[in-house]
Amino acid sequence: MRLVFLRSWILLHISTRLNLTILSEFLSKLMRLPVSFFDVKQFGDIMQRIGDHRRIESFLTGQTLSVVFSLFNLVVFGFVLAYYHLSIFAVAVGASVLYAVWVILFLKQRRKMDTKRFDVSSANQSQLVQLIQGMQDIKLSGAETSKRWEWERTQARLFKWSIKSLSLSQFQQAGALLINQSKNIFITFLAAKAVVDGQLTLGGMMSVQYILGQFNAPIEQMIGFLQSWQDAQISLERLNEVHGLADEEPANEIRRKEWNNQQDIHLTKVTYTYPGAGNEPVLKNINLTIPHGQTTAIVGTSGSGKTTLLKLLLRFYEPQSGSISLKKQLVNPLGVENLYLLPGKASELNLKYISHKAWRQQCGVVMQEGFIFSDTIARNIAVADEIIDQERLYQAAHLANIHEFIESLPLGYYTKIGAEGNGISQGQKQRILIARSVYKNPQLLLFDEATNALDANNEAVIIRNLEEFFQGRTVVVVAHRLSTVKHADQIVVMEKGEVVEVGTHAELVFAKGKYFKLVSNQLELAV
Ligand SMILES: Nc1ncnc2c1ncn2[C@@H]1O[C@H](COP(=O)(O)OP(=O)(O)OP(=O)(O)O)[C@@H](O)[C@H]1O
Repeated sequence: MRLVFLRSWILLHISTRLNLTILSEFLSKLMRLPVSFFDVKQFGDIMQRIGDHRRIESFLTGQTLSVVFSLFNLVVFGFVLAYYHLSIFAVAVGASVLYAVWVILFLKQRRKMDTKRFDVSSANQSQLVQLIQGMQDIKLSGAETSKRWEWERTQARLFKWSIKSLSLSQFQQAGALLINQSKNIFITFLAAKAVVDGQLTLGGMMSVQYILGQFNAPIEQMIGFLQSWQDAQISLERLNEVHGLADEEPANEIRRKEWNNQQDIHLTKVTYTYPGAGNEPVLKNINLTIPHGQTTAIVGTSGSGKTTLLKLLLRFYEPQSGSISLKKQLVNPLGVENLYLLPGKASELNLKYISHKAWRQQCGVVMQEGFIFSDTIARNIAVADEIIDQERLYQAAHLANIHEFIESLPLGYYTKIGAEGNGISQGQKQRILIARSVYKNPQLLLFDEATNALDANNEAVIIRNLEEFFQGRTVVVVAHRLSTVKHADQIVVMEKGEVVEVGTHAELVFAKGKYFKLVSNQLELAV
């Protein structure tokens, strides 16, 4: 009894450690993968892979130890059986080999079934998450019934898979039973014949029957081990599929962690197409200079590639052709435009030689789909800091014009928001995201429609506050509102993945081109 207690403790320790190691490795790998991985992999797929690791754990903790005992038992009983009667021993061994071969024959089919189960289960998991996350829109569209049916159809597929899997295992079991029972009958016959022939005593025959019973148990266990080994192997392969993917920053490539960040960003002939057959390039041959210490606004119709351009600057994706690099502009007393240290290559640093992590540390970002963690407001602003710098926190909140709102809450900065806390409005969310980007104190700021949910008053205050903060930093804003765009040092107009105009507000209005049209139609002309 005491031994069983001890065994449970040891197993708990081993399995917890194993889980931690496998999962922590997996999570660490996920965090090293490029963002594009998460564009294609569904939530359910990743969750299913994580859940699957339990099979590795159960194999290692449950099976390996007992199979050693089984093997020991098998050898001992084998010897005893051989001692009693050699041909009975030979039949027992022969039948056991046949049994094992029979089971091995099914392994390929089992693997196929498991792959199917994985696909259906991960689709099921993704669907369930979507159902819960999209509940508001399901209700708004009156799609409750159709979504439930969709879910039920997946359940039907799961059921179909379960039936197939059960049939397969029962067919295998029936075969195994046939082999086993035939063996038992044949051995009983052999033993009885040996007794009649005087080769074995009646007591000997009883012993043989008993030993045979004992002989079967370890064989069953070994077969169980084989199947569990296959499950673990499949799960390991699934985890390894992810482990085998290339890291965003391969360990064997040394990337720069420091660089001169007083440089302009140059995009030269940048082309980008989202992966997938038949996709059109989203960015086509972009040539653009984003001057250091100045504000560049990007405008353009919906779907023209503005967000993609920001994502390329953030190195979420790498351009398929062309380059993004840092170049230093010379102090230019003669006023010659675009005078760069030439021959350019010497002073040019392609972003691909800079560490992704180090680069992003220098970027303060507000994306359209910015995420609010289920945590306190303070932790949502200072996401990466274990110890929060209070002064910077207040400063960031002031700049984003959200300090007063936070202070009005009973727990102030320590109020929980996100999924498990208080709901916040879109405008408050955007202001928290702005505060987050400011708290980082970055060199490069990238705002994608960062103020579109704010009222004019709030927006005006924030833009005024930010103007000072922007001094000496490189800023890129994607915006639709004229109020945000007008004062930018440079306005870039995009259309269908191409840069069609670049200039200041006055220049572009004067040119009466695409920008002027956009301003007249979309940007609430207020000139
Ligand atoms: N992950 C993705 N996979 C495939 N195509 C994508 C992906 N993200 C965006 N696209 C496509 O790329 C094009 C440009 O999208 P992008 O988000 O860059 O446009 P945008 O100018 O920022 O638009 P908006 O102003 O509406 O935000 C769109 O046609 C879109 O369908």
